[in-house]
Amino acid sequence: MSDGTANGTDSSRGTGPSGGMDRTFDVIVIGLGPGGEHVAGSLAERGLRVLALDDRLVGGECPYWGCIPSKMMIRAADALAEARRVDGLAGTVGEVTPDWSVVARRIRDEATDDWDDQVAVDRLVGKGATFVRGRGVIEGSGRVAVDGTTYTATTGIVVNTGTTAAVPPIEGLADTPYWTNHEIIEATELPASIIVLGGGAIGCELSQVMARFGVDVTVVEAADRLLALEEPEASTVLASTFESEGITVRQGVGAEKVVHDGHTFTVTLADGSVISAERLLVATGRRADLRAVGLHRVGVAEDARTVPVDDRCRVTGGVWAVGDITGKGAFTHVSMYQAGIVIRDVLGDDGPPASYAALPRVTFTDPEVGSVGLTEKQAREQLANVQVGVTPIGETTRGWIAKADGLIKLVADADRGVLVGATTMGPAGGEVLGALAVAVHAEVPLERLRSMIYAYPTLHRGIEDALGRLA
Ligand SMILES: Cc1cc2nc3c(=O)[nH]c(=O)nc-3n(C[C@H](O)[C@H](O)[C@H](O)COP(=O)(O)OP(=O)(O)OC[C@H]3O[C@@H](n4cnc5c(N)ncnc54)[C@H](O)[C@@H]3O)c2cc1C
Ligand SMILES: NC(=O)c1ccc[n+]([C@@H]2O[C@H](COP(=O)([O-])OP(=O)(O)OC[C@H]3O[C@@H](n4cnc5c(N)ncnc54)[C@H](O)[C@@H]3O)[C@@H](O)[C@H]2O)c1
Repeated sequence: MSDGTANGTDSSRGTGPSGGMDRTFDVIVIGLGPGGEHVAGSLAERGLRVLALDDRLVGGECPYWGCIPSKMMIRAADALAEARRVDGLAGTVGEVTPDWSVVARRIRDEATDDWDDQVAVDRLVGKGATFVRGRGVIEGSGRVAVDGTTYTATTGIVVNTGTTAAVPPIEGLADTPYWTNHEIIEATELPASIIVLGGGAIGCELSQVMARFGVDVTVVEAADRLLALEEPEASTVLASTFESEGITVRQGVGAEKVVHDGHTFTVTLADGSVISAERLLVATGRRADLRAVGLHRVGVAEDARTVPVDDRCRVTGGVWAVGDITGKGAFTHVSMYQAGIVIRDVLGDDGPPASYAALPRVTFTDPEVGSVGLTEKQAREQLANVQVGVTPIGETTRGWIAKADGLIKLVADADRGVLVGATTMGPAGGEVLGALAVAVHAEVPLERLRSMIYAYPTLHRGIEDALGRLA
């Protein structure tokens, strides 16, 4: 990790600017997740005086403890699963021997530079921004304090402070050495067994990785199904895949008590059952500490869980917010999308306002769950006339050949004759999603989609079949 300050003009005392340095900037960016880093670099390249602040690593959670290292783990786990599929399809490969050290090394060497952001700092400073490593706190309109020094922003402040793992108030949990996404991504060795609290995106992706590396995994999900925000059909397929891979799935039951005796975690569930494992991963959602950033001083309610923003990502005059804290979807692509809108707004450039109607998301389990727009339930809550079509991926020729599980589900607004949502679960489900993301985003008429030629034998040909099933 680079220590101290780096900036285009000065870097005295190692952690802050020198007394002679101008403390007035056009824009101050607090928090350099993917969106904040993009805003800071782009505005600096356009000639604005930008102060960029992060108390940890430039780039935020995604490159160091989120998307990128977790997808490296998933790539490795998928390779193991694919090798094991040779039996019954192509002969034998002998015993597949997982080795976590290969993954851990790749995460250190290729993904995170051993959690050192010097390359990112240099890139930002190279674009003309001033970087200070420290915790920014909004003192008032146009004023941000960092370690006792106050900086002034003449145009405005952009907040991209992100989220951390939300640890639920379960009796005993806080006193145990539980893991969050940070510890599991930094792990150089995997445990023999693990309890994963939370069967959302993080819990499901990482449970499958660990199981494929030989860890005995139990997922505990308080809601009645895994990936509770996605279509129920996808949850059903995933639960049965997990069980076939030896993952124990406990759905519809919360944890009530956690004990750690120095070696083993013991968790008592709401139904009275007790489970034990060497490790416990908390993957029960994320939280933002908005008060700590001083957002209440610019009009955000003291108890707000997310920052209300308009369609230009403005919080109030001279303050913008991007990323997880806006509550529009905790995804890197949302952070980057909003950053683009803020950059235009700050520069006074024209462009479309933010719209989340065709928000895509992909959970990188195997089978992969891609989705865009509304689920059937959301559509029925919002629209008068909803049609749904579902095609099991095994009924497509390519899915049958591959012995694949999954489905394509379409959700249409029958009154307007367009798709408003879709789910593509299967091999490369996130890639198949691309076609449907275009359809929802561009509001392609259903008749136009029905008259398209779908290549044979592809998985996306299942879209044509599901269109025929819309009812
Ligand atoms: C395990 C895991 C896997 C994920 N996989 C995916 C995926 O596959 N695809 C996807 O789209 N998303 C994924 N996500 C979500 C994704 O990581 C986030 O949505 C993304 O990082 C965007 O977050 P952000 O822009 O809000 O800021 P963050 O990435 O959270 O960064 C915020 C930064 O601000 C800093 N900061 C906070 N407060 C202050 C302050 N007061 N002063 C200065 N700095 C401060 C923080 O230290 C941090 O560096 C994953 C997340 C996790 C945890
Ligand atoms: N592939 C991706 O894009 C990807 C991958 C990982 C994370 N993410 C992002 O990160 C966010 C956070 O992920 P996450 O999985 O932590 O959150 P999540 O909100 O997706 O899932 C958390 C799950 O934990 C459950 N839960 C809450 N309290 C519980 C308790 N006490 N006991 C048992 N279960 C409990 C919830 O019902 C929920 O299903 C996601 O919403 C997503 O936006 C994205």
